[in-house]
Amino acid sequence: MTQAFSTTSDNTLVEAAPAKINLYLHVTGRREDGYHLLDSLVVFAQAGDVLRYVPGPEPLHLKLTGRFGETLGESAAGPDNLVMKAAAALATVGDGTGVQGGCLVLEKNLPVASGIGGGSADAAAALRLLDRAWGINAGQQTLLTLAERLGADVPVCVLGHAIRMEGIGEVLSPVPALPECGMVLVNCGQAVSTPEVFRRRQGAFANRATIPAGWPDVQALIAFLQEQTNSLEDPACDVCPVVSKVLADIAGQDDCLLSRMSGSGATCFGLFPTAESARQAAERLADAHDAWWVWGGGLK
Ligand SMILES: C[C@](O)(CO)[C@H](O)COP(=O)(O)OP(=O)(O)OC[C@H]1O[C@@H](n2ccc(N)nc2=O)[C@H](O)[C@@H]1O
Ligand SMILES: Nc1ncnc2c1ncn2[C@@H]1O[C@H](COP(=O)(O)OP(=O)(O)OP(=O)(O)O)[C@@H](O)[C@H]1O
Repeated sequence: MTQAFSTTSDNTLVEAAPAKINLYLHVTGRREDGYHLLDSLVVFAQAGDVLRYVPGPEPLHLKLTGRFGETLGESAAGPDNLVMKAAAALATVGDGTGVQGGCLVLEKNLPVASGIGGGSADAAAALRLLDRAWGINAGQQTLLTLAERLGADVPVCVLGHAIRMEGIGEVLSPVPALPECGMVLVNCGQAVSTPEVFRRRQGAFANRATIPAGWPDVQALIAFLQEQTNSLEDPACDVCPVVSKVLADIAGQDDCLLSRMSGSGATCFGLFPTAESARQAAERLADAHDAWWVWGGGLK
């Protein structure tokens, strides 16, 4: 696994929880239990939450900081937080001898319920961090099995690199290396419920994409993506009509190559030729829209 994992001078363990972006998302079918079958090219941005851990004798507890720590609410630092659920799941692996208490601090930089997998990224970061800190060394397959039980997006976040996601999120396969490009992320501030967006989806199911052997440059990637879609964009626009404006505003930026919604929304992304051109577009969008969360930079 290639995640950032470091220790600060005061022994705090640190793990990045990068935002997940669905470059395309095809809903290809529906299982009998109501879950939807997907085909998606998933990438990770340099934007993300940060999880820190200071081991200690007190029972394991969670504190929330960052711009969206309050949005999630103080009560959300309890056992229902996906970080605490991940910790509880991991503590059941092995003989439990290394499991410790202490304080987890989640710096919540990503908007909540926004289609970029913030909670899933946090859960995955907790699995990776505590697996190391507690000396469990569960191995990738066990972490992926735990991840599946925590949420459809958690397995992909455990791996944390560009990948194709199928099934309901548990079938992961490699993709060609992505060309260099930049990304803008924009969220209008309205939380969007994933189950509600899936419920509102109508019409025929989409096809499984044909992924080529490679994307030699960003133009090739864009040409491929223009043939694909996000099947959840229309239902998300029904729930949150401002998504259409966000998409148009991103598309209207100089150098924007493609704008699309991620996941079940409402966050939308733009692809740009470079991280620098994406940062410049993000600055312009942020200047024009005080209330929006805007980020620009590179992919992981
Ligand atoms: C839309 C995506 O963001 C694409 O990456 C994910 O599939 C959603 O992943 P997630 O938020 O981790 O989803 P979960 O927390 O597992 O599921 C929330 C709800 O979304 C719906 N859901 C989710 C995933 C899926 N493949 N089919 C679904 O129908 C179900 O109603 C489920 O009860
Ligand atoms: N650590 C967490 N961060 C964010 N949300 C969390 C967390 N733990 C639990 N939740 C709950 O999970 C719900 C979904 O949040 P999340 O930010 O992961 O959604 P999302 O970005 O739409 O995810 P996805 O793209 O996987 O659908 C929230 O409404 C929140 O109540």
